[in-house]
Amino acid sequence: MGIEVVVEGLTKSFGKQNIWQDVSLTLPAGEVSVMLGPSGTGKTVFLKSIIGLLKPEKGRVLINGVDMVNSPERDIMETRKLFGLMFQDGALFGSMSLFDNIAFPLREHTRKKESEIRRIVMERIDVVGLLGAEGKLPGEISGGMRKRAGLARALVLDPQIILCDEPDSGLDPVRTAYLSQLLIDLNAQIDATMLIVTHNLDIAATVPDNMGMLFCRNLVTFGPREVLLTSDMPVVSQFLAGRREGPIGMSEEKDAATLAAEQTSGNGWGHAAPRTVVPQLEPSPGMPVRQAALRRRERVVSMMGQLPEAARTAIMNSYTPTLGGGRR
Ligand SMILES: Nc1ncnc2c1ncn2[C@@H]1O[C@H](COP(=O)(O)OP(=O)(O)OP(=O)(O)O)[C@@H](O)[C@H]1O
Repeated sequence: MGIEVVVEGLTKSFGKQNIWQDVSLTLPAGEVSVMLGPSGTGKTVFLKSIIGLLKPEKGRVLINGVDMVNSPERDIMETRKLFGLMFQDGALFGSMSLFDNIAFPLREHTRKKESEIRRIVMERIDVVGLLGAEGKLPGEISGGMRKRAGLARALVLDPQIILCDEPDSGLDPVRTAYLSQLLIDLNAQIDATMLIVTHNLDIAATVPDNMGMLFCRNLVTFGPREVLLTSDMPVVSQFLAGRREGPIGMSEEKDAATLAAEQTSGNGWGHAAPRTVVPQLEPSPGMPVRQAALRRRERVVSMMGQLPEAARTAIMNSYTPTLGGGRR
């Protein structure tokens, strides 16, 4: 099973530029979480801080008792082996075949024999649906295939925590739908803790167990998906509706005068109609039962009393087959 990631009071700045402050959240073991946020709010910086590549000046990131911010570098390096990373562009080596790209972490970080490496690589290539393409160079395949190759590479070291940075960037809506299903199937198969950074509202609405949003140097919210999906906070409603009206501007924050004008004009933020929470994706037929969904159900039901009413209703509907169509 994946490992819980506990983030406590994390603050990161570059020089005088504060990126975010006092971010606290827990990624529940084995569950899928999504972090949303307008461009430039520091989502990638957050991923890099979790894995210890960037050093926040305050706070802790606890994984199996190791603090990825303050522990000795040797412990951080060791804990990093638990991670699988999928970067925005697939980050593949252009001169290597897909097979060699995917085999790279095994050749670099293990002493496995070539026959064992071949077995693992071909297994992962099969999981992401790339059988037959293993001999191709990254330049000879589509962007969607490159993403899947990046995901296969993230999986070869049997990660217990997977971080995906905008896995959908550059994909068409159909490929994005396939990718969403792949992420859920993968979670059912390997039960790893997953954190996905994305702007894609379809992925956000259908894939995660939990969702959060960064805006204006703060974590606006983090919790069960239904909390964000039913939230009436202006910044959340605006982001989910993809509207211009609201606190998010072209350069992230609007100036006070524009905000005030919007709120008093006919273009005011108003109250959006209550959103319908679409059911979360289920694993494809033939996949194992997603253990994280079972654990998550117990966890969320135990915290119902602390959740807003709209989120409670959405959760109850999703767990009542006749009402919400949920099957778990
Ligand atoms: N190594 C660095 N040194 C200085 N500033 C940095 C560094 N890395 C990121 N930043 C700054 O941190 C801010 C947040 O960047 P980040 O890439 O995390 O945003 P993001 O939310 O992932 O954006 P997008 O959705 O557009 O990918 C940006 O202003 C960026 O310029």
